[in-house]
Amino acid sequence: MLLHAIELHRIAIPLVRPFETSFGRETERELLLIRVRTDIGDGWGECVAMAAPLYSSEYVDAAAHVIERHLGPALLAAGPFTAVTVSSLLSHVVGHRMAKAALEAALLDAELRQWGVSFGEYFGAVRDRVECGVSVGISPDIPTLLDEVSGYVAEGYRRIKLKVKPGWDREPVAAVRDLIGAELGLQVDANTAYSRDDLDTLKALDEFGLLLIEQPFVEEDIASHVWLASKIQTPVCLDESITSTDVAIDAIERGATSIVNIKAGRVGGYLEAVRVHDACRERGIPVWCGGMLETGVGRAANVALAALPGFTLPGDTSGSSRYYAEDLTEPFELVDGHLVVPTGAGTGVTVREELVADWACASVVTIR
Ligand SMILES: CSCC[C@@H](NC(=O)CCC(=O)O)C(=O)O
Ligand SMILES: [Mg+2]
Repeated sequence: MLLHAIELHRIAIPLVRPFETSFGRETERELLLIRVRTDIGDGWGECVAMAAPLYSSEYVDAAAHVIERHLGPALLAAGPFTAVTVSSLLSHVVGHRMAKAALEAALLDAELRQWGVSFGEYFGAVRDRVECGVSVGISPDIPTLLDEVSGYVAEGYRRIKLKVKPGWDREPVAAVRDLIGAELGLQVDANTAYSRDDLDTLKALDEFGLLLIEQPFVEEDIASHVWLASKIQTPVCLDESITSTDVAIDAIERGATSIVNIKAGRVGGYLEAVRVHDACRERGIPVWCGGMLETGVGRAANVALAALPGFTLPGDTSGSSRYYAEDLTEPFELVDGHLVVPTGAGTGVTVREELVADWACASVVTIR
């Protein structure tokens, strides 16, 4: 395909309720949406970077800047190319995986729409709907937490994930396990908030039959995750640490992780995410699809990814209403604890351009 232009759309969407993690509290999702204009049609991609560099070093302003100054010009100068060559065309730029992922997703969307092929078909989906979990933020108090969790259980979510941090861990986990019973899946996500000094706290969570503990230590500290995995019963799952297929293989082979949270934006794109899936599957490591509070654009692609065979655990692929009163696309709605995999060409969803304009928080930047 020939790339004619890249449009950077900055939008801000209020969250239906604040979302608090060990690294901060969000009340709105500011995000970068990309539209590519090519000779074979348009495509949309969602950059999952947060407004501030708190989950990872990437953030919205930096993603927009690196696309405008480095990644976009490289693609615009590349002449005819295909979506599978995007990562190599951009490999001279170090890092900025979420920005690269958004560009690749938009170009893949344009290409697959022209071919009449859905993301799910292209990735190798083996199911037509995916089991859904839900991520629950740190609450002001236990009653508020239990009220929120009760709502999700009533909606039919198949797994509850609780954000934890030192001082907010054992008590909320015990209360939620007591509320939901022993059968429903329960896991925690620390977003790197603990250290080896917290071993007793982390070991105490073993009594609650958790599916996993996600990213207890800092991203770079693979050795401490290896150490923890030998000290506790709960399986260790990595998120922030897994930035590529090679890193995933290294972490698995060193015994740092026995379950992997796959996020296309974190690893540089959906094509790399499929490679991470394949590498985990070859090593008998179950994976699940993580979330970054995506709108329907990114959510559609995540649901397609989660339909691959190795995604055997419910992911953070919640319905649109988990975060937003209104979605940028047709809403994703939970049916019997599942989301249906879009079957339309490309992402299979349609961006409501009037909302992109209404929710704009900066003027559109077009790179030619
Ligand atoms: C603002 S926190 C984003 C990263 C976080 N994501 C979630 O907890 C799931 C968010 C979602 O449901 O999209 C994670 O570390 O897994
Ligand atoms: Mg996580």
